[in-house]
Amino acid sequence: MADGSWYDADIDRVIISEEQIREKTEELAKQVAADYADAEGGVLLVCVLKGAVMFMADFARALGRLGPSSEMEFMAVSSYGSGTTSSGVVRILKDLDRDIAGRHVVIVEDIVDSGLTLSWLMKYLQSRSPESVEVVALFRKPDAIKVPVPTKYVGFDIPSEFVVGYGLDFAERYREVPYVGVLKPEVYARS
Ligand SMILES: O=P(O)(O)OC[C@H]1O[C@H](OP(=O)(O)OP(=O)(O)O)[C@H](O)[C@@H]1O
Ligand code: HPA
Ligand SMILES: [Mg+2]
Repeated sequence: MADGSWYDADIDRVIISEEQIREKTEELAKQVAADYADAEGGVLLVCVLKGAVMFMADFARALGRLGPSSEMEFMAVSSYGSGTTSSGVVRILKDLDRDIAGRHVVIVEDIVDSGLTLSWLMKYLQSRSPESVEVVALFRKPDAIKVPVPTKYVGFDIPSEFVVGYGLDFAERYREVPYVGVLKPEVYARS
């Protein structure tokens, strides 16, 4: 998928294309719209920064066209640092700005890998007395799960390889790549 961009030379292969992401986002929005059609107060989307930034922007617009109404909250958590494996310690870098008590919360996440981030986050949000909490995750690595997480809405199951693009980074780079792909081994060797 070379398009003359700076990252062409670093990408080994594409795993999920832009078109596949677009179609899947619409599908997920349809499912959530149907399930929450009668939700009182609409849904409160909680975006897990930074990785979910692209998915949140596209998913929220797709959901908005189908209804119900939504509001957005942003949390920033990090457990990967600059490496390719989870440290196992989830750090809150930015907390919720307001009360979620009584709300229908949908966590918007880019990827479920070990499951550590989401299992921690679900407990954290559930302790704040929402009406309900579910998760929509665009990607999941079924073979990498260490902690089972009830992820109601999942886009793609992908192999247990480190991937970048569509919000996913390696050492903060490659988030702007519009598809999801695998880096060439030499990229890791030089960092
Ligand atoms: O299931 P897990 O093994 O916990 O991995 C998933 C989490 O890891 C990544 O975040 P990261 O800690 O890299 O922060 P970032 O979103 O700012 O890149 C990703 O965006 C998910 O939030
Ligand atoms: O495969 C991945 N890529 C980037 N960030 C991640 N965070 C968890 N898994 C991944
Ligand atoms: Mg990351």
